[in-house]
Amino acid sequence: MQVQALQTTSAGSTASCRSRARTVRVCATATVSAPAPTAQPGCKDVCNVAVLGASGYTGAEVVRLSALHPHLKITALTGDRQAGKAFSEVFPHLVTAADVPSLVKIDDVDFAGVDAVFCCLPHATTQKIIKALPEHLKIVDLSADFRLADVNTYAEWYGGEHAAPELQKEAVYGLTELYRDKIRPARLVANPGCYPTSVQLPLYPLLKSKLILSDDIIIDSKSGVSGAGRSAKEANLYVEIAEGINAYGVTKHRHMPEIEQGLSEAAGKPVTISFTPHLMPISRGMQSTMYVKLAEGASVDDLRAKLIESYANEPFVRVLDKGVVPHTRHVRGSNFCLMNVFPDRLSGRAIVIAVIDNLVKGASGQAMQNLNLVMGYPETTSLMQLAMFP
Ligand SMILES: NC(=O)C1=CN([C@@H]2O[C@H](COP(=O)(O)OP(=O)(O)OC[C@H]3O[C@@H](n4cnc5c(N)ncnc54)[C@H](OP(=O)(O)O)[C@@H]3O)[C@@H](O)[C@H]2O)C=CC1
Ligand SMILES: CC(=O)N[C@@H](CCC(=O)OP(=O)(O)O)C(=O)O
Repeated sequence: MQVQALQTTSAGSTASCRSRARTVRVCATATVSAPAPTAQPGCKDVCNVAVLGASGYTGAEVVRLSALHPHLKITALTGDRQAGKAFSEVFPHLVTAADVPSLVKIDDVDFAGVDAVFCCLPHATTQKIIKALPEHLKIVDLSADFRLADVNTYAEWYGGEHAAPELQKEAVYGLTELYRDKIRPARLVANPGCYPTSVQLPLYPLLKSKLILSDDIIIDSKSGVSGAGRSAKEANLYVEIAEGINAYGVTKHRHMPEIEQGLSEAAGKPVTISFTPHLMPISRGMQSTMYVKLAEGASVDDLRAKLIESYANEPFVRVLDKGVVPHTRHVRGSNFCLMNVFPDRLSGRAIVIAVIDNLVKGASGQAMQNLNLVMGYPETTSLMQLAMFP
């Protein structure tokens, strides 16, 4: 997998093909203009898309977002246990999505007429399936299978040899704001994990600019239960989850090496983090609270100023006003990441807080952002919905 740091740049693409995306309707009463809403020359007016794993949570979000997309036409949806069913039988909330095909098995998809694939399958299964897909396809993979550049690190954390190491090297890490220029020409994009998105967006620029120390980073993250997927698991039953909060994966969560890979690149040297995820009794939403040590001479205001400067032209990242605390409810259903920096009572330290919706910026929204880039559509297409509240 290729990773290479880029300065954050404007999200806009340059020239226009027959883009039907001009402004994006966000609700009955409001319209938000997407930045530079023009497409790349030569881009396809219609992109035929297959969603593999459409009967899961991230697959459903891809279908929901695709319904607003002026260029995407869903030509195939797959399920495993749910194959053979109408999509609206599995996800009745999407019954109003137009022209959605029924769920079929992956083996029954004719990929000849498909241009691009969203792969929303479990990790480990994914690599074998992507390996067998035809070469003409553009693929955005939401699983963890192609995120780690080092095959040995993959084997260590995911417990086994990779079935497609050559693709692991080819894949481009899809944290859009950081790797935009690498993602554009990619055939296979490895969409980041939800925790790594919420952590790297704020910490990458701070480490790159050497405003914080790289050897003293403590990350406390919390996720909604949809992060665990839709398949039935005892640990995710209502009674197990409701009215409580629990840490899990303590000292060994598989997102640690993914976070460290990105932060090490930013710091220019190996970074080891302390990271503990927690499960919250909410369906969607993610907060990462990060305790960092200021570099000599740096202040909390310097950190805020760096984040504001880094994301000034980014449509989906907002540094909140001084003192305003990010809240998961304020990104619910949206592709936004909200962040802020606060002084710690311990001298020389700062507290960085970031929130995302794990299913949108943490998964399907970012996947759509990446597909837009790969296909040459304006990056914000179908993604400017504001958060739902309450
Ligand atoms: N949920 C989240 O917040 C995030 C998830 N991800 C990653 O995205 C991917 C999808 O996650 P999510 O949607 O939550 O998972 P779900 O468990 O909700 O959905 C998994 C999908 O894969 C299908 N599937 C499972 N096993 C097979 C198989 N052997 N062959 C073919 N299809 C199969 C399922 O079909 P069926 O149900 O019909 O059996 C279902 O459509 C995972 O890799 C996950 O780690 C990444 C970031 C965030
Ligand atoms: C709440 C919960 O279980 N979250 C998942 C992470 C979300 C996810 O699916 O991340 P990947 O894409 O890396 O698999 C977990 O901790 O494994």
